[in-house]
Amino acid sequence: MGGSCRPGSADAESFSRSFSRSFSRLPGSFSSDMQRVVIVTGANSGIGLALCERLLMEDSQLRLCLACRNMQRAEAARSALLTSHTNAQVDLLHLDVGSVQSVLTAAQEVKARYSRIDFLYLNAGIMPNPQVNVKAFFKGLFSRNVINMFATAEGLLTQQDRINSDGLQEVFATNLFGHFLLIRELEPLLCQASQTSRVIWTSSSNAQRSAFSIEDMQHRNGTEPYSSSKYASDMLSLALNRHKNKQGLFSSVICPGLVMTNLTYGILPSFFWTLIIPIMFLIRIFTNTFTLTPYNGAEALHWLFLQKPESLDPRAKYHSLTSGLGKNYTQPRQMDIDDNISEILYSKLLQLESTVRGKVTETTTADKLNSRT
Ligand SMILES: NC(=O)C1=CN([C@@H]2O[C@H](COP(=O)(O)OP(=O)(O)OC[C@H]3O[C@@H](n4cnc5c(N)ncnc54)[C@H](OP(=O)(O)O)[C@@H]3O)[C@@H](O)[C@H]2O)C=CC1
Ligand SMILES: CC(C)CCC[C@@H](C)[C@H]1CC[C@H]2C3=C(CC[C@]12C)[C@@]1(C)CCC(=O)[C@@H](C)[C@@H]1CC3
Repeated sequence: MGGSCRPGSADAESFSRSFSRSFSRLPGSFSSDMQRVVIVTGANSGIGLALCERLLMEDSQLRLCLACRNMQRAEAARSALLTSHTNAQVDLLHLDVGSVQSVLTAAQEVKARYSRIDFLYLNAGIMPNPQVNVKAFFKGLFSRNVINMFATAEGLLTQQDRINSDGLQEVFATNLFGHFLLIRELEPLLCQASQTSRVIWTSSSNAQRSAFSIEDMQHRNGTEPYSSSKYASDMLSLALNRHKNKQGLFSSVICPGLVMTNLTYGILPSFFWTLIIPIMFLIRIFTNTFTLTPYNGAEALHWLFLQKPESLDPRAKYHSLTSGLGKNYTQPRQMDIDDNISEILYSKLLQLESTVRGKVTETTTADKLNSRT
């Protein structure tokens, strides 16, 4: 476990000041006359939307792009952001990360609109049809593992996944592969010699090694696709750093803690949450992982925005934490990752990418032929 990085502490403040000074001296990197471009996937609600709000509070000159699958919700999020940041530049991008064609089209649009990407927040995620193992919950409640159970939900949650229209497992496609394909498509912008770019994954402490199998990276045969996809994103981040740091691309992962959002409200009926909300604030006294609000959950995402990429640990997951008194801070914790498996995952993802690209080309050619006849 690494040291904590509390905002407002002498450490964090002086680091942040010296960072702004030294970073602006890096050749070709951000300087005050350049507008930073930040793209956030799944920006229309929850942690993604709270992050956008926090980023605009930090830098009102940003060019912020909300990449969302539902344009009505995206428009509503944009209006909400503009209410508090009247002059902000907030763009919308249609992106369904769970669809190969949508990712390819959106990436073309990004390349047409922007000449640089400073931050790409890979935040969109799903946990479909979650089931809570009530027996395991009560067993855990009276065990020594109780704090860990509340922090990670280890052994508590299963989901029912399905195959999407691209023939991929939906959770894998949305939480991992769509984002991987997006990075690959945007490499010309993300890997520029003249500047550094950052990709930041919203992972989870529910990412467990035991839920992932390299022989079944899509998790076709298991019941924990969410945990598997998040563990895969941790491994992919490490592999991306190995392969792309020299080209100026840096990847990090965070865990927002337990946050009350559409995703968590989907786990149990809403009356249940209403009943236990006071208990959850009580639990916060014993575990700092109950961040509860999207604003608190976005702490590590916001903290990473302020850090120099070279100072970050590629093997760390950055956790948003909230103390019993409601103080937010970010803490790096070492991830349990095997370098070989992360390398194999990276090459398997490259293989899958070329397969899906082949399918897209076939379909486009067939469509063209059909339209001629
Ligand atoms: N809440 C929590 O306790 C935790 C959350 N996380 C992670 O945080 C991230 C954000 O989730 P959270 O804010 O909690 O939940 P929300 O459901 O509020 O946010 C998820 C966002 O992802 C979007 N999204 C889902 N599928 C797609 C898709 N195919 N294409 C584009 N966008 C999509 C949603 O859009 P739409 O509105 O259209 O559904 C929504 O904007 C997720 O990756 C989640 O796994 C990690 C740990 C804990
Ligand atoms: C009496 C009931 C059966 C009580 C059930 C409590 C659970 C619903 C929660 C206990 C720990 C929670 C948790 C998450 C969801 C809700 C719980 C399982 C997450 C899995 C949500 C998404 C994440 O990515 C994790 C970091 C969360 C970990 C804790």
